Amino acid sequence: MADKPTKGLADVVAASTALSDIDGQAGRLFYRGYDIHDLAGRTTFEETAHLLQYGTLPTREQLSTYGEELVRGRTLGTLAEANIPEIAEKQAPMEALRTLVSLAGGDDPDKDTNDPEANLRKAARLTAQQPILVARYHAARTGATVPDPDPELSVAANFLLQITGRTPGEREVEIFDACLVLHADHTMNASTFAARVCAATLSDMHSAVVAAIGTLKGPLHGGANEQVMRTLESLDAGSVAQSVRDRLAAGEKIMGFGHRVYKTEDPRATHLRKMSQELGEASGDDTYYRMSKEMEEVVFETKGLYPNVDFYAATVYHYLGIPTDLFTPVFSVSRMSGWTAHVIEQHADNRLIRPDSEYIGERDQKWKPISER
Ligand SMILES: CC(=O)SCCNC(=O)CCNC(=O)[C@H](O)C(C)(C)COP(=O)(O)OP(=O)(O)OC[C@H]1O[C@@H](n2cnc3c(N)ncnc32)[C@H](O)[C@@H]1OP(=O)(O)O
Ligand SMILES: O=C([O-])CC(=O)C(=O)O
Repeated sequence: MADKPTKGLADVVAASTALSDIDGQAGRLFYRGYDIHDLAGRTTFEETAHLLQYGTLPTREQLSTYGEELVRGRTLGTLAEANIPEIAEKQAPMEALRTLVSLAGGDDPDKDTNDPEANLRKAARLTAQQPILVARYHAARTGATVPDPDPELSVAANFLLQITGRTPGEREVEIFDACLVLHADHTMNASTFAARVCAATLSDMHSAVVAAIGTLKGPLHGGANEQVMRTLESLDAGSVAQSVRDRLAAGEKIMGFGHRVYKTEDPRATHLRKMSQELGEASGDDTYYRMSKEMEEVVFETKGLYPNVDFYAATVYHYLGIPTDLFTPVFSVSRMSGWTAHVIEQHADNRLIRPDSEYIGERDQKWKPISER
């Protein structure tokens, strides 16, 4: 008979990875041995994606080659292109991305192979395409003309340009770039696990990241950042503390708080809180930042819970002018770098992921023909 399951696989070690590591007690996060505090604000998203996918922080030459690959990858195949208008009309952002990434896979020149070199090329193309897909989807649904991708601009700068339609300020780009770095990878989170389960059947990288996108979408995972903003919008600035206490007393979960692994502050939240404060103050109206601080205090006092990465990311994206329903797609823009690196890692040392289950259903049932049921 199978052992009792660990609900939600808490504390179960499901894979070996050299990509990222978390110390949940100390609140520390490392990408390939580099402390996130050393990377955020000092290393670009492009360097971080290279670190995850290729295993090293790039030299100038490697960065130039990889950067060019990311710029070349900013085109979509005809399958995705042709379907953007109808998808934008009928699907919400994360559903649309799930569909569009799948369609883009249909035009990928390496789609029929899991060869390691091909996987690296696909990882770069998927990382390059994700922000473009978000921008093109957003333009199609709003009827706005999206500026063409600017090959001189980084992933972060180009994304802000294409989403907001205006040239972003230098500091905005620095902050958004650091957001992308902070969201790039996070050990065996639910979406990465989904990607690895799919990849472990020796399915292809596009299928694995489609599984990951569908998994990130949920409000207990990446979808929480959008819900944080919706909560802030639903609260009255003058009664934040009481409303949050009431919601907690009613047994509601407050999105953006709590974490399976961190028992202290999520190290990414430390950076995002500062960014939210800076952008809020610079905008001339830091109400949402101040409301967030108040929420943080009340949730800690009442439940002893800390904010996770999604909490302050919400106001940071809001102040950067990103529409609320694109917050989770933004998460996917960054996490694509980690998901693809995990697929590469899974394929390099593969075994089918197939856990057991505990049977809790009926036994010894007697079959009856339909006429007697
Ligand atoms: C990128 C990311 O995915 S970060 C996480 C994003 N998700 C969210 O912000 C959603 C809100 N948070 C949560 O739902 C959870 O904290 C999770 C999903 C992140 C972690 O879940 P788990 O480790 O399974 O913890 P679980 O949900 O069992 O919570 C443990 C206890 O804390 C409570 N709790 C956890 N998070 C919250 C919250 N945000 N608000 C209120 N109570 C909470 C639970 O109600 C539960 O209480 P109980 O023991 O009295 O029933
Ligand atoms: O690790 C997790 O469970 C969720 C998370 O914070 C992430 O994916 O960034």
